[in-house]
Amino acid sequence: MWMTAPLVEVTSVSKTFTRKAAAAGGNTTFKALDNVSFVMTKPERVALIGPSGSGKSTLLRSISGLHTIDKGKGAVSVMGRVVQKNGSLASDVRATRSRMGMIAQQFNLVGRLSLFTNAALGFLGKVSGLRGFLGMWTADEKQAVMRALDHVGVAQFAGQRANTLSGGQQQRGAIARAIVQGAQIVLADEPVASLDPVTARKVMKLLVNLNEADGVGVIVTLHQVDYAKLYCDRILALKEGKVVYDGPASGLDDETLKNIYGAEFEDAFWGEAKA
Ligand SMILES: Nc1ncnc2c1ncn2[C@@H]1O[C@H](COP(=O)(O)OP(=O)(O)OP(=O)(O)O)[C@@H](O)[C@H]1O
Repeated sequence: MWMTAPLVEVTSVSKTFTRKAAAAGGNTTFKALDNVSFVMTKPERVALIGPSGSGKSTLLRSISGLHTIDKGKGAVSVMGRVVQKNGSLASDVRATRSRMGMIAQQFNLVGRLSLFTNAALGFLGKVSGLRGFLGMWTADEKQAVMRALDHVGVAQFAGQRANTLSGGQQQRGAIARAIVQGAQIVLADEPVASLDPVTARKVMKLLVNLNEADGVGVIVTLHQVDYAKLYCDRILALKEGKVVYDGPASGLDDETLKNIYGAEFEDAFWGEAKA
């Protein structure tokens, strides 16, 4: 079951939000995802692109079960385990989530804890809560954490409080935590949006390495189409909550991009994403 099931299966997912009106009453509903389907059968690097507000983060959060999708036929499964269906989270969603590494744009790490402890938090799904809470890691666990920090190039900062690290060092720490966790899927929500281009490229390369060397499936939302094309092999484009492109990065031509981004087309490129 674990070996043959798709890594990620999103079937007919819709997500409606209620928008509160400024004045009393008159709330409106808004469909952020509209019948989205998408399957990742083998570990790939999938870039989620699309204009601001097109539903990228909502899709990522629906995959991890942080958003509950609309009732109906919609369903999300990860590695053969149901995350949610018909508007309800599965009762064992925490266990499934422990196989997913999450990387956000900011606030990835617990600021007052050391980088080492933050990376070691990747063990939390596997060790008793109390042992993790008290930081009672075994020698093997400590070694694994240091290996992961070394792998992403931040071992020298292990003892430093996370909130004193640079943005790039924090993102590397989040990747190390996913490695410690043994994540089979990494969901990264705009992981390079607040980084300078040089650091952004390094972080993207670490995600590529995680996929190529460790067979981890990566789904990453990106504002920069250049990065999506350069570092990902598949692109899923959303527009107004609908999938408007799902295919190889090489197949995404300017005409399709103009249709996706409209007036935002020129802004979707940084022009700085070099290998
Ligand atoms: N909790 C919420 N309540 C109400 N509306 C929401 C909520 N979360 C998201 N939305 C709306 O859903 C739409 C999709 O938002 P989402 O954050 O998924 O877009 P995005 O493509 O990730 O955008 P960006 O590129 O700007 O981050 C937006 O119109 C947003 O305002």
